[in-house]
Amino acid sequence: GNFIKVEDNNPGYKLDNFCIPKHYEEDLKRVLVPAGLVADRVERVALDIVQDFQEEPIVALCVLKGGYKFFTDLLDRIKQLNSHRNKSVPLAVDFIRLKSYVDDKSSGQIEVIGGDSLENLKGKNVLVVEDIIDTGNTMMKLLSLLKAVEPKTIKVASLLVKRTPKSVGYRPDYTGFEIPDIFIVGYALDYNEYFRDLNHICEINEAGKVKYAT
Ligand SMILES: O=P(O)(O)OC[C@H]1O[C@H](OP(=O)(O)OP(=O)(O)O)[C@H](O)[C@@H]1O
Ligand SMILES: Oc1ncnc2c1N=NC2
Ligand SMILES: [Mg+2]
Ligand SMILES: [Mg+2]
Repeated sequence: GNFIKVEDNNPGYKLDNFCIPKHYEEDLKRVLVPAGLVADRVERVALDIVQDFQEEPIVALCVLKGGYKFFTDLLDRIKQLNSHRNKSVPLAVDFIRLKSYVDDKSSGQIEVIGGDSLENLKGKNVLVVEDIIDTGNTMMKLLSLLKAVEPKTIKVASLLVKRTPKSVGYRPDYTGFEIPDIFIVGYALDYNEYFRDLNHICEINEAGKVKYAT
């Protein structure tokens, strides 16, 4: 499908050309995707989704914690389209929390934390909304859990897909950006729970990895 490819040799942007929270200015290398560009790309992903779904109802499933910014921004855009077009897509929401990263590495174990049972997704059109597909292990686990409750359809939207040799090869139905094999933070993506309060998608630096290491 479509996506904006951020090339490996993309220099990104200097931090001092953007508004960066003071408490993080020593911990970041550069801005990779500014919040404004994220917003513009999300607007188009929302259009692609509503055009595909026509008037079919969707249950949007937010993959917490990292997916929450993309989830809220994407659904805001879908709601806007619903209000301004002659066709609308009924929306319901659900949440699941999955955790596997410690520091900048997947632990290999996908922990399912909280969230009401997925049973109520049976027979529904589920749109999984995620922040990033890196190894793909989280999504593979989630898809196996979802298939067990027999939804009508499953589509996956991920803001980011990382080009990495660690990937199992999974590709979502909707992708915002394809990015290099670096650890990024911001826009709800974290490093040990830090940087979720950063608007721009940035590359963490070594000082930041040390400062916030477990
Ligand atoms: O494709 P993968 O290698 O599985 O990595 C992607 C997943 O890892 C991160 O979640 P994390 O475990 O950090 O939990 P969080 O969403 O609460 O930050 C990210 O939000 C994705 O859910
Ligand atoms: O680059 C990343 N930044 C934050 N969180 C995750 C990343 N890749 N998998 C999970
Ligand atoms: Mg996550
Ligand atoms: Mg995380």
